[in-house]
Amino acid sequence: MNAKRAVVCTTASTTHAVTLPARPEDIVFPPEQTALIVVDMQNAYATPGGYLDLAGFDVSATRPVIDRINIAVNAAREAGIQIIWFQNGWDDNYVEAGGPGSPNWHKSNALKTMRQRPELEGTLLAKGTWDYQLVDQLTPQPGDIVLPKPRYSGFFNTALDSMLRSRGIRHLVFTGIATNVCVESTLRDGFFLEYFGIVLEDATYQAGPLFAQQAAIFNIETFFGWVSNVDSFCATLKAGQNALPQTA
Ligand SMILES: C/C(=C/NC(N)=O)C(=O)O
Repeated sequence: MNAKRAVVCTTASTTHAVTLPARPEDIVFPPEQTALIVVDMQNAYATPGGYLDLAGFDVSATRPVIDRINIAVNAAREAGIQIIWFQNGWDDNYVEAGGPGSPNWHKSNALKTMRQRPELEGTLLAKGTWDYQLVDQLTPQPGDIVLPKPRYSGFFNTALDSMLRSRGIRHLVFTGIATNVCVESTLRDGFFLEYFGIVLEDATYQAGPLFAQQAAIFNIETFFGWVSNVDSFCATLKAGQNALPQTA
């Protein structure tokens, strides 16, 4: 079998690209052309009593994911990588969710749950609510970007693409929930826009059964991007920093 070569895409101005062990092959990225995206780590998706829990999805195993996201965020920040936090949801009248003319109105399990349980109306994924807030354990810092988004893909009806282009970012490292919905949707859209998408699989969690996670990871690894993990990401960034010329 041929040895696998790392995938390399950098521009002439690149100063210190690093090589991340990944599947299906290692991938090279320069930290200054990279963003770490934390997808929708809101109470809705990661806390008992939030939307996914109320809609019948199991969120009992999300705590280790939160902890690993924190580790990845800290390492990325130290390496000068742009951190971007997505927040999924709509205004408190759900105008941005679309009415019956929108497939989102029919498919969103948050909207469906509220239609089935009118006492929840206004509480799920509405801006200003506990459900919409990021979990207490994850706190954006000055310099981070917090990006509200109204649909599963972070590229849809947001300024994400122009924010990335204006910063010369070509590589997107994904963490967050749900692997098979907003993570995969955004990574796929990024693929079509020529971004290199990498998922840190142990810093993600699915909405639905384990096979949903496995299928999303299979799709990403096979068709749309690369798959790695938090330990490899942190070790790679640390090695990259140690390799930098020391200033006096
Ligand atoms: C199911 C779901 C997933 N969202 C996400 N953040 O992946 C939803 O928003 O209804």
